[in-house]
Amino acid sequence: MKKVYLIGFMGCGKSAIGKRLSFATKMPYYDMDHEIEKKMGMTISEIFSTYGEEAFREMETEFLRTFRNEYCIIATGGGVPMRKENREIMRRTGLVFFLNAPFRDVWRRIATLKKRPIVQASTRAQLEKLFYVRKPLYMYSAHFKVETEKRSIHDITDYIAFQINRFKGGN
Ligand SMILES: Nc1ncnc2c1ncn2[C@@H]1O[C@H](COP(=O)(O)OP(=O)(O)O)[C@@H](O)[C@H]1O
Ligand SMILES: O=C(O)C1=C[C@@H](OP(=O)(O)O)[C@@H](O)[C@H](O)C1
Ligand SMILES: [Mg+2]
Repeated sequence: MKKVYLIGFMGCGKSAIGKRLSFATKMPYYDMDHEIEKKMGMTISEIFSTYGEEAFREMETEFLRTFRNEYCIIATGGGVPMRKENREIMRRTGLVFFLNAPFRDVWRRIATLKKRPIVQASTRAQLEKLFYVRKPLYMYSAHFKVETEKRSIHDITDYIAFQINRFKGGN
């Protein structure tokens, strides 16, 4: 086990939990969106509007293919598990945790923020549909499904840290 990947729909808490998990486990933390923004010198929204979604998806796969080989925590973007190659890379190179949250929770968290181009371009109904299209692929990609409903970020972080330490100990 080298890497820990957090996957799940926009707003399920990947970035917030990844950051805290890094303190709890003393593993370095990377946010894929942030790494891609840094490399491109543009925000995710600018990348979408300049190059289109498909080019952004290619950048995500390129990140997974080439990112350095070290023990670390990676908060993925919500669309990453949609590609077979991405799923294979994550499962081969790390432990994959799916943060499961009900649609109403993620909607409440993402509806008003402007930084997610897919949210900006979609209605609530369209996002809900996307949520249910993606869910089986999150399930399929994950080694662990983590229930987040009615749980604090602190609680969820503790649970994942516990699972990581179990694996570290055993490998
Ligand atoms: N379990 C939770 N309880 C309360 N707030 C949460 C929880 N998970 C995430 N949040 C909040 O929801 C917002 C979106 O979380 P974020 O980590 O950016 O999601 P993601 O990276 O999965 O899109 C953040 O403000 C975060 O603090
Ligand atoms: O679900 C998606 O397709 C996306 C999720 C975003 O990341 P978060 O899941 O961290 O919001 C970001 O990668 C981009 O806006 C596209
Ligand atoms: Mg995020």
